[in-house]
Amino acid sequence: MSPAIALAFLPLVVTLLARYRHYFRLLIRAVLLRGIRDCLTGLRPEERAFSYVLTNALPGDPGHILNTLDHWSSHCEYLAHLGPLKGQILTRLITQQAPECVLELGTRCGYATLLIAQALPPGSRVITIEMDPRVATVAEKVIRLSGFDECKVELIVGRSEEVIPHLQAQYGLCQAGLVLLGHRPRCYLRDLQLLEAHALLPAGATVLADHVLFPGAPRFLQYTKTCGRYRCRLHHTGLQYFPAIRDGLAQLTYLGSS
Ligand SMILES: C[S@@+](CC[C@H](N)C(=O)[O-])C[C@H]1O[C@@H](n2cnc3c(N)ncnc32)[C@H](O)[C@@H]1O
Repeated sequence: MSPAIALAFLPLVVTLLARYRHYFRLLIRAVLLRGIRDCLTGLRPEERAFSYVLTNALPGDPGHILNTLDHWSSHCEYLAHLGPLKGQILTRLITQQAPECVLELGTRCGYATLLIAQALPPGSRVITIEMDPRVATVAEKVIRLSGFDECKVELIVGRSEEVIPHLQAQYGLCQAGLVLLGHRPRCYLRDLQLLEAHALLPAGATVLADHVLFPGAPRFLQYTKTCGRYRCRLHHTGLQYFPAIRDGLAQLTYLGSS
């Protein structure tokens, strides 16, 4: 390519870089640097985050552990925990509704699990499902380090689609008053329909779904808006730790099966 042609493309490249700079930063932090650190340390990002928590957070203080995870994700290595802004919405809903049981799909380090357990009244519990055994080991340690026992927080290792059909018989979950979908946006619709099919949602239950705009869950949003079984609200929050990237939390109220 001649220098003249390359020069002609320069404004376009500069415009693209300026316009999508937040996405490029995310790509570098969440993919490139993470891959390099994984190779150099032989550890998972969640395991590195846990080492940081162990050295810097106060055991038995979930608030301090959450702040430490926030600090890690915004200043050290990007990890897509729910984050403070979406976390406030979750905490407010739990405090208002005081559900007896909350179901979370996708635990990672247990960030949202801690928020839920912290806000729940005594006697209520959280069941959280994580498919990756190494990640689940980290989550279990974070949850227990925060002071929550197995009665308050039960962590199930398995794939949501395999665990959901056994929640009633095997784990004693009758129904979940609040469900947090945080695992994989392209699995939200399948798992919501599984929850419906196994009668795990009482009328009035709240379903919160993270990342519905980025990376996005269009089929899930379309279904919940058109099936007539949900009242829908979208909280525009920005992506956790990257507020300039458009993202949101969907809040659904289940109206019942008819
Ligand atoms: C974005 S992270 C969850 C973050 C968590 N909700 C929080 O805010 O702290 C997604 C997690 O879901 C897990 N995951 C993905 N698909 C899953 C599935 N089908 N069943 C259970 N866990 C799944 C991944 O291993 C990962 O740890």
